[in-house]
Amino acid sequence: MTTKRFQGQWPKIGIRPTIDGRMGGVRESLETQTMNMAKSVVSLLTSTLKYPDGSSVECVIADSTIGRVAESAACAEKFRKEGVGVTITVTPCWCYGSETMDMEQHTVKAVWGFNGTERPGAVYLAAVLAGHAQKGLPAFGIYGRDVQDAGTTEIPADVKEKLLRFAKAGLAVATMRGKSYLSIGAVCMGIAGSIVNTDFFEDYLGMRCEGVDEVEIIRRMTEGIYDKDEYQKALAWAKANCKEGEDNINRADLKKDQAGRDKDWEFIVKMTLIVRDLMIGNPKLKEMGFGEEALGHNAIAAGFQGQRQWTDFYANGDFTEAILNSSFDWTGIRSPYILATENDALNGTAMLFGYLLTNTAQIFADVRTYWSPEAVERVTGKKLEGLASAGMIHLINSGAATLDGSGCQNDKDGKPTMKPFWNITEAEAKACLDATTWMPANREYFRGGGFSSKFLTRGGMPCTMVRLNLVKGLGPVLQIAEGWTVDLDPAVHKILDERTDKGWPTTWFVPRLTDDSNFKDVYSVMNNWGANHGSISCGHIGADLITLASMLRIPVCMHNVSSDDIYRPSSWNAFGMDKESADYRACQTYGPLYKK
Ligand SMILES: C[C@H](O)[C@@H](O)[C@@H](O)C(=O)CO
Ligand SMILES: [Mn+2]
Repeated sequence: MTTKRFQGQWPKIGIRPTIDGRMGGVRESLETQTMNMAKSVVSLLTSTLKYPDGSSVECVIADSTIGRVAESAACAEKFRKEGVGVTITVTPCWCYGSETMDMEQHTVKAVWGFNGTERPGAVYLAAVLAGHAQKGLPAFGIYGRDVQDAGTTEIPADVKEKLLRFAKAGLAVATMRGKSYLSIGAVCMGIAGSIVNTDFFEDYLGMRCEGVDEVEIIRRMTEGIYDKDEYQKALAWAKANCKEGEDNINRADLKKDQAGRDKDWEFIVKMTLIVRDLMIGNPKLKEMGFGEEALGHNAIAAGFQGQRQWTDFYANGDFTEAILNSSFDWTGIRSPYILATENDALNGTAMLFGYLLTNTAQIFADVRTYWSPEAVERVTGKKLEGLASAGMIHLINSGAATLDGSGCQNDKDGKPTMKPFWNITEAEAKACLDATTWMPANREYFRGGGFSSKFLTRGGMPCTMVRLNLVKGLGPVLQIAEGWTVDLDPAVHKILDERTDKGWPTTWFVPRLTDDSNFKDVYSVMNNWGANHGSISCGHIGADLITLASMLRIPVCMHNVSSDDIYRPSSWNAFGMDKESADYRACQTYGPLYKK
């Protein structure tokens, strides 16, 4: 796919080297050191961070150091023209706070004050952060732990960590702004997450909500509004790469025959092309005379209602959702699309957060069952072992789980992982496909048929389960559980899997337990989860999510991240000594980032 996914360019990071404005000695003596700090930050960010398409992030440095207000204004003007969404102010010295600070309303802001004793960079940091607090423009402070020497251009590890955490989350904020969430269909079986709340998307994320009726898919199929050549290619690819499982799901009178199943494959492949075109458009459609359809909806995330009207009558959306959420298809290895099952827009948002922070595919799942060790022993006669010995959570859903979630990509030690598409090998993509069987849909649930992916996630993958909930009177809250996927004794897995929807993909998840009441045992994590779904991202990204949530003014109601790794704007410290309740007060005080 060569189609550009979204309108506009990727947001840039603007670096603001601020300086003591006194010309005639002081300023001149600091010019080189100050500019060098800016250059070091650019080199760290551009060599480490990538946009979702795999290109290196772009930074812009102000045309000059910023000592007086006219230079601040010139920098702001340049950054607006360049599409800067995130700013990092750097300085080794004293500067004039309110003159040099970034006063733009919507940039995400950080200030790095060099920890040296020759000049008072840290004093400026404190002064300008006080200015940010006083003016209601939250900024992240960066102050290295150890004193450095004036001439050094090296960035210490603790400063690097903060710069990267800030920049990654800031870019996520700036990337989603101006994009759309596309609902295909509406509310699914009364699931509150699929009652799409436009105020939330507009006020908190700066996004627009678009909606199309599912009948649009049928119209495009009927009127031939899809790329016919690509369809043939996609169908041949599906036949060659998506192995069909034996129908041990349906009772005899509900099993489809081979002709019926073949028709379902044609339908779901066509539907996949069309859903993608609805999200991002397709220039091929313009060549075919369908200019409007070629435009798409500028959707960085979408959801498909499916149940019930569609799935009662047509093949379900599981193939479409699973393939679009994966990092590969008939076009080769490519970045995943974010497509929530059951149009659960709140879980779609959690997926979008995880995706923008990691550039990797996200597993969408029902948070279905907590299995205590006692219950497992009762039904299997076996004791749980290893990481699972205190019980585990069964993540399972027909539908959107990315095939990357099979865990068949490897990190450098051969352990299961999910990688950005540019690091995935052909062999790994094939391994994910080979690990997946496409089971005929359960026609008591899905009368129209279709196919659901079935795989078992390899154990030992560090991951983070995340969920966004809306609470009336409070607003959005985020919950985060870091943990690992686990392997069970195959005999135990088989018994537990067969008790449930055995035609769906399974991930066995064990959260990391802590002293907090939400994480005192595995049961509590399940019991305190705020909705039926969770989004699972590879890696322990809880700290990044906490930083992102604070930028968006979304409080975090539950997490198991070490307090040393919590990084929020410095003014959050003014809201009380308990970090989590301070987060609530700060988010409430500032309100959503894009409030009107
Ligand atoms: C088939 C069923 O309706 C499932 O799809 C249902 O349990 C859910 O996934 C609810 O989130
Ligand atoms: Mn579900």
